[in-house]
Amino acid sequence: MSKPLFSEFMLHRLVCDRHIQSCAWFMDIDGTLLDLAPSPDRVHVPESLLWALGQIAQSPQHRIALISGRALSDIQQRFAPLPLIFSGNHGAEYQAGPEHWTHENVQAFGRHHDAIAKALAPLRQEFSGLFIEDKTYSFSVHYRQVAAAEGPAVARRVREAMTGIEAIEIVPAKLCWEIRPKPGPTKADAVHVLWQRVQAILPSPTLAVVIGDDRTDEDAFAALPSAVTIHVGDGPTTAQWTLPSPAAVRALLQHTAQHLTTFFSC
Ligand SMILES: O=P(O)(O)OC[C@H]1O[C@H](O[C@H]2O[C@H](CO)[C@@H](O)[C@H](O)[C@H]2O)[C@H](O)[C@@H](O)[C@@H]1O
Repeated sequence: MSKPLFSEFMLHRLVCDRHIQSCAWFMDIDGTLLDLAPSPDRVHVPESLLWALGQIAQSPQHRIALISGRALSDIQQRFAPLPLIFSGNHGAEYQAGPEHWTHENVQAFGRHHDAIAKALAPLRQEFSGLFIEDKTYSFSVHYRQVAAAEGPAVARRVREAMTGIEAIEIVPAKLCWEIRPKPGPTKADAVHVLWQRVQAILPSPTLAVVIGDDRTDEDAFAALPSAVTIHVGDGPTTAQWTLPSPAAVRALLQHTAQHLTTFFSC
């Protein structure tokens, strides 16, 4: 069943109904803030998005965390020096101001890293267009450029290649298989950890807004019972609301940035 469409009017209503004094934004990147592109390095980060994020992040009543499957260094390259909090590799690594840390499970994944890379390598020869993104604390096997008819064979070969490698899980994303540590971290860990941090510094009560588009974001949607959860695009989701596209998410942020002075006025 499709979920109701979210809007800036709904956001304002929630702020007023719950007497909200501050807002914590937890947002995914690919397919949520940014339009999907043929390959990870070809995404376009609109100047207007950087402007909106910068304006919102400067407000003492807002904090923005970008929680992505991308590596932290990749995220920083695209969004620093905006004063945002970043979490890369599905909650495995973090940057908040001068503080940098990793989740405790990354050591365990590190022990399997080379075995995973070696087992996946033959797939590049087997499927024309297949691309493996080694992000140190997780891998993405991209098949956006592989013939659509070969999709099921890619899935089967990824599963076969990972057979016998412990402490990992294979999670579907957008024309990509994510290989990440099991158990976790997931984006739920990132939301939990960062929610504790921002709640401690923001005026109370704080509204948590979680926005994402793929299977890995479902973990983030489940993290906080009181959060406003918004799924971007079509497909099944546990989120409460939907927005049709990354452009609609950017429009929501643009509107928020342009109305910061009245955001909490009811
Ligand atoms: O958690 P996210 O911020 O949504 O990151 C998920 C993965 O996104 C990237 O791959 C996806 O976007 C690419 C660029 O649009 C696209 O070419 C690919 O097909 C998508 O799966 C990124 O490359 C991965 O590392 C992220 O895990």
